[in-house]
Amino acid sequence: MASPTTHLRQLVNLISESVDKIEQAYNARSEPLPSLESTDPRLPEVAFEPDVLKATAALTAACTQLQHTVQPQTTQIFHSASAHHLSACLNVAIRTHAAEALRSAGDKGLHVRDIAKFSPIQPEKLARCLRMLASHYIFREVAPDVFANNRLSVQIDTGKDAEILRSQDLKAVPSCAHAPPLTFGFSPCSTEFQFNIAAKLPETILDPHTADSTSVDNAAVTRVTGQKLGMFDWLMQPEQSKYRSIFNNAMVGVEMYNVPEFILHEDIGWKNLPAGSVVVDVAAGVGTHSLIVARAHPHLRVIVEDLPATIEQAKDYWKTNLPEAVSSGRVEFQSYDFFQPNAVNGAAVYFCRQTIHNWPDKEAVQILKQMAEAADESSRIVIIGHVMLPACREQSSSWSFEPAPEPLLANYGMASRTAYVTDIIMMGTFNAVSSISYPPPRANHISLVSSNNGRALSTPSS
Ligand SMILES: C[S@@+](CC[C@H](N)C(=O)[O-])C[C@H]1O[C@@H](n2cnc3c(N)ncnc32)[C@H](O)[C@@H]1O
Repeated sequence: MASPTTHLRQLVNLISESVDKIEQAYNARSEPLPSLESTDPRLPEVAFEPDVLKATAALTAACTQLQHTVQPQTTQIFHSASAHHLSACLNVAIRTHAAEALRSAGDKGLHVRDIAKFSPIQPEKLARCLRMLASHYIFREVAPDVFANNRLSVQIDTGKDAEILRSQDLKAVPSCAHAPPLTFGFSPCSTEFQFNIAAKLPETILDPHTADSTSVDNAAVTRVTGQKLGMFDWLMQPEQSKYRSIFNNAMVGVEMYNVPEFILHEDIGWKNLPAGSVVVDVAAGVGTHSLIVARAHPHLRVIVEDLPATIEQAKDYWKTNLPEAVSSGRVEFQSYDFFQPNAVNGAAVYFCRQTIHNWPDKEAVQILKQMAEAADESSRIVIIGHVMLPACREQSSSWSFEPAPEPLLANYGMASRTAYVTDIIMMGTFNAVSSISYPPPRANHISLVSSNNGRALSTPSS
């Protein structure tokens, strides 16, 4: 085992090598290097080049590992134990429309008095929340009590006017058709609904009545909703249309965790499918991903399948975002319960993204079986989700992931946080497991596509 000094130096070297690689790639594309002060919400294409993604993952993992190694452990554990306060402050920023209020102020920012006027909050309390966020690199405090947007805070800007948001008080429920900037979608869901579910998770998995349960109606979410219903049965109730919109927008928003257009990866083989081939998006949500496929490959037909209430939102989403496909009939919408036989047999592709992880294994296998039964000899089933890798070097799965360089955790630690957070969200919300490591039932061609940290797209070796 390397000495502590060597470890520290190895981490520093990894940081330095990663910065070199990132700098070279950005310079080669004449792109300015990332800056915390930038308020451009988009990332340049170079950020998604495989070498840059890998260097960014190594950099992130090395920086956090170095910090956790050196900073006093009492401080570190206090910070981990109180992480929910950061989420609470982010929720305050969202509900006070702070990012929108600051949009036109530019670098000089606004005094907190002028930010606070879009909600009933007291300026002093808002200043404390924004300062907490600014100390975590979300917003900038450019002078005492004067805040400006930055690289992170623009991600919670809906693009709407703060004055309008104040009068509507509808920020959390933008319609799916007029989807907010992709990046916004997940934050309200995470800082409110998921926040409450997380608070109920420990008591749920320690309660002898629910500890051994794998049933959706025993998940922690039921202690938040007060109804013994699985999350989707609860969401589909007419009186939950507000949360259904929040949820569907969150699904649009999780796109931000992917490499853009990840779904178009050439290994999936969209362009080689014959003209008129049918692609079924099973449990599509509003069909964010099949829409990207339909837009890039006009020779394909798409069938969007989901529960009835979501299908109605999907129609609006497509009418707004790809009207040509709707008017030409290239996209069809079908209400469908994926525990029942699929009405579309022999489609070229059945794809199912971030959905299998919503269900305990028994139900997950039923969903996969229905797809396999609808498929014919030439169909292909594409499942997209996170692959959960152990943090140690010894790997138990058949997935061929290259481990992170020593002395990093093999799974890149904090750089892979999205996958592990998603797993815990699945536990609390669905009593499910965010993993596609179990073998699916027999079907002709099954691809399991990993969306881990955007680093890899691979299929298991078996
Ligand atoms: C986590 S979302 C994923 C949505 C979409 N695939 C995506 O990647 O954005 C899971 C979807 O499963 C749908 N769903 C839940 N139960 C279903 C059922 N029994 N039959 C069909 N769809 C269902 C939900 O309405 C929701 O849209």
